Amino acid sequence: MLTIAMPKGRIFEEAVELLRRADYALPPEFDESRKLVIDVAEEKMRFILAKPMDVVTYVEHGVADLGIAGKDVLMEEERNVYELLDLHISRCYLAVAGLPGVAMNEIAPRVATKYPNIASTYFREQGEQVEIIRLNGSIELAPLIGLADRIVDIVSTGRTLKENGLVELERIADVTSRLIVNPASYRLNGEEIERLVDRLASVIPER
Ligand SMILES: Nc1ncnc2c1ncn2[C@@H]1O[C@H](COP(=O)(O)OP(=O)(O)OP(=O)(O)O)[C@@H](O)[C@H]1O
Ligand SMILES: O=P(O)(O)OC[C@H]1O[C@H](OP(=O)(O)OP(=O)(O)O)[C@H](O)[C@@H]1O
Repeated sequence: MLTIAMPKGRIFEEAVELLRRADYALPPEFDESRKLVIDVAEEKMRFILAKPMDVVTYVEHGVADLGIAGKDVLMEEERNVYELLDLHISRCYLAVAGLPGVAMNEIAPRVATKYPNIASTYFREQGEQVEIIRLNGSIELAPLIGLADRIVDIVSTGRTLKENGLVELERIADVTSRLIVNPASYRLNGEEIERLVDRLASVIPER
């Protein structure tokens, strides 16, 4: 039996669709219930539903064999998990944005983000010393009310930036969701996991 940690939220639907396309018989509970543990006996699989940022934690600790996580989450924290497959779902990218024509404050430049490690590495590599301000959401608000000069955040359609009068300044990295595995579980259940990887790989959307 394999345990898979699924991210609740926007990746979930696409991940469920991908699994179904790979012929995994996922019951209607995946569409409507609030259950956090769903056993699919006929597939010998158990699914646990976690916050996207927590999926890696469940897999790293081995309580889930596999998980689905955004590349952004994997980049932000170095964790002891292997990345097995790019699922090419939930495509977006990480970018630096700010108000048009507004330069970084020269004395105390501040960057607001949900990704403090990615942001500090990026600005360090650019040779810029900035203060990172960690927020949990609505990152685009920060430059509008003077909390920061720049943000580092996810962009997908660009609508949130546009509707808040912000512009994208630099693109940091492309993001899609990945299948991850606990290293010990991979050693132990390699064949079973490879079968799942093959089935998923055959139905991954166009790159
Ligand atoms: N606008 C977007 N379009 C496409 N994919 C996105 C978008 N925003 C985030 N993602 C991807 O989906 C993942 C999960 O995002 P989601 O918004 O569901 O959860 P979260 O922001 O981590 O958590 P929560 O909003 O529940 O606190 C992100 O880690 C990223 O890989
Ligand atoms: O380019 P867009 O298509 O507009 O998408 C980008 C927005 O989506 C995410 O926010 P989310 O909806 O997860 O809300 P949050 O601010 O609470 O994280 C991200 O943080 C951006 O704000």
